[in-house]
Amino acid sequence: MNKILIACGGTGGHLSPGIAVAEVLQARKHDCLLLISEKQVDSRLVEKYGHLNFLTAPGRAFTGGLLQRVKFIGSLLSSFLFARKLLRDEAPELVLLFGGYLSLGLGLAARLSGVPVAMHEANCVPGRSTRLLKHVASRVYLPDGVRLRGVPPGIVRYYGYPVRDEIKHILKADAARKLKIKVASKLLVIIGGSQGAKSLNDWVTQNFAQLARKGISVYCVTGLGNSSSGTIHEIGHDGSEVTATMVPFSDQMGDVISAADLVISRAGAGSIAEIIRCRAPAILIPYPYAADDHQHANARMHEQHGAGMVLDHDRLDTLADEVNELIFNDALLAKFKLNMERLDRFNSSERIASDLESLCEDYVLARTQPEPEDKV
Ligand SMILES: CC(=O)N[C@H]1[C@@H](OP(=O)(O)OP(=O)(O)OC[C@H]2O[C@@H](n3ccc(=O)[nH]c3=O)[C@H](O)[C@@H]2O)O[C@H](CO)[C@@H](O)[C@@H]1O
Repeated sequence: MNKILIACGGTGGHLSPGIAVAEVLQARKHDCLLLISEKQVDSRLVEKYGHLNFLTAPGRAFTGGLLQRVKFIGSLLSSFLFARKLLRDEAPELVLLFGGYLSLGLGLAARLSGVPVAMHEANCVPGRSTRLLKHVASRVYLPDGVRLRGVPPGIVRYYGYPVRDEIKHILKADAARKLKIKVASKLLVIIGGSQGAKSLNDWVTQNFAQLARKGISVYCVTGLGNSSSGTIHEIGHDGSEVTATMVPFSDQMGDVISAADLVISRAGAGSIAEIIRCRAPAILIPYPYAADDHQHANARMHEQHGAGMVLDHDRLDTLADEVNELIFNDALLAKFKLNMERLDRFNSSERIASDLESLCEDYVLARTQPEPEDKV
């Protein structure tokens, strides 16, 4: 049995793959401790994982003006000291980082303590903490086709994004039943990543009457901070009722995505991986202010694979037309699904877990090996 510390909080896109890998490691009898942030989205997302061990760690994001950045330096120091103590108390065989500010303190402290560091980058443009920590890592997991300058190719693995085991492709009708919704003719699902996307929520309220006339029901996950929740009722062209369901958060994302005839989503790596797993054709609308525009790169990759479409945020005025055209185009939707099936070849969590086990083994072996005697 190995002890593994996993820094994965701060946003759903880091936390979900941390949970996915931890569940596999725990099933293989390893002991995992997952570091999460104080954010509401972290505590809400982990609620259903009572069988895993979570610890809230200090830290703040590197954003904002000069004062915010000075505060970031202070918080980096406290997160480093917190990590030093944690490493002493827990004595792990390995540290696994999923990016974001929680990774920085733990990555640096692990390096100083001689504990091996493995790092997962989810995005097609590597994030700031991956770029800062690349020299301390013994292993770097990158998305297919992504290079990270200055990292020896021998330590890179292309194992994909670990999707939680519960996120599965199920029949649309079964998914709708599990969500307790009635679908008119088609279902359009809107997801805005773990924080929600206000402009997509507003687009739903502004366009639902028009969608309903075509028999398109809507299920929209609005995000925890966004107030819009409840059900909007409209009458379809045949006189039947069509509804738009707005929920602030879902802990059934596999059902939500599987239920869709078409998904509209931001282009977070986590959402894209789950969309692929659930074989849901999607229009991706990258969040235009994401760091280094990484959501555009993620979305373009998805489109290049023939798995969906990309629409720029500043073309939201054309979204209703795009939806009307695509959601009834069975031939194109089938093509997207087929390409997603091709993309979803491996179980990323299992592959990463096996690789981590071998890194732990190497570390234990190196620790127990006697020092070479001085030659006389
Ligand atoms: C705005 C921004 O910079 N977002 C980044 C953030 O993703 P962010 O957390 O916004 O979004 P992702 O799409 O990557 O992942 C969302 C995760 O949260 C889960 N979820 C979401 C809503 C909900 O109600 N319930 C739920 O469980 C989803 O199932 C998924 O596992 O980190 C990702 C990984 O580095 C990046 O690719 C994103 O670009």
